[in-house]
Amino acid sequence: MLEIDGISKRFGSTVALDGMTFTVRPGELYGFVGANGAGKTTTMRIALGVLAADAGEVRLDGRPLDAASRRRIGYMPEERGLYPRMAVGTQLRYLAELRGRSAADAKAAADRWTERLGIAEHRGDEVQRLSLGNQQRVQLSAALVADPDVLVLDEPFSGLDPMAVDVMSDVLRERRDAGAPVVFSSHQLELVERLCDRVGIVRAGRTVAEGTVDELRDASATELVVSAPHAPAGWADALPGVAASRAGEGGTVLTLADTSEATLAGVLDAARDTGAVHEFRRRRPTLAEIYRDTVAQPPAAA
Ligand SMILES: Nc1ncnc2c1ncn2[C@@H]1O[C@H](COP(=O)(O)OP(=O)(O)OP(=O)(O)O)[C@@H](O)[C@H]1O
Repeated sequence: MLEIDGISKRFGSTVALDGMTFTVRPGELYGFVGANGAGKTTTMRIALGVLAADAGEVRLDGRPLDAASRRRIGYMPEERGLYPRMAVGTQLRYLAELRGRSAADAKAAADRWTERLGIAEHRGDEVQRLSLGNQQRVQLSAALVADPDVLVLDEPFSGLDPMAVDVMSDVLRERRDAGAPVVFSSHQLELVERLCDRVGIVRAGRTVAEGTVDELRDASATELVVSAPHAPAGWADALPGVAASRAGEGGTVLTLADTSEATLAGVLDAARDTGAVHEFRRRRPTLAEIYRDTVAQPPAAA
């Protein structure tokens, strides 16, 4: 289990992290999302000891991170970090040996991961000669080559083609299924929604919403879709608990001020009064919609 507990970090007058807190459990894929500059990379750098925190603590399996436990983490930095002129295979073997693997194990792991990630044919090529997406596959191989217990990946999907996205997704799921805590940042919210067990939305250096995608969707479901074909325009505008209404999704989409039984029953009764009701359902927002609502709110409200 990887715990980020109350991390704060300033760069001069810039507050990059302001009590960042979240936990990635064993066997969990955790999506870390937030606007540019929200503090994702800084959090990951602190988790890896590349940067020191001003306050707070990072723990792995309940113990504060130290040099030994950091070696258990596979890290994919945003700025990437490969030696451009070194051949792919040589580089991966070197990185695995740096992490204490024997030469034979390092070679076997480098061969296995380059095969798995579809870059076996590039083992002899200098990294700088590879396309950006293939360099990224090498970078993921570098994070995996020492068989880490935890994965921390900064925007691993950016710039990948659809096939590479699938391979990357499969590898992350496999590591999760093998029991590793896996956390990655991404701006691709549909991918995060599809892939992640839990999601943390960060804003101005702190977590402002967290949960499974279903939990976040349920908590944010304040819209109703009502299809009542005989209802006149504006039929729901003045109903108690209805903040706004618009035509859409084959009927009327109502934004509710509250989702109490009384409000729902009042809307259903009003719809029935107009004639047949073909559809009456809560509209669950996408992660992208939840994200926009969350990051658009003032910090206190979020
Ligand atoms: N080395 C640094 N020196 C000064 N300011 C920094 C430094 N690193 C980060 N910052 C600032 O800290 C804040 C958080 O940046 P960070 O890179 O962690 O955000 P991010 O969420 O990863 O953004 P992005 O989605 O753009 O990658 C920003 O205001 C950034 O300008």
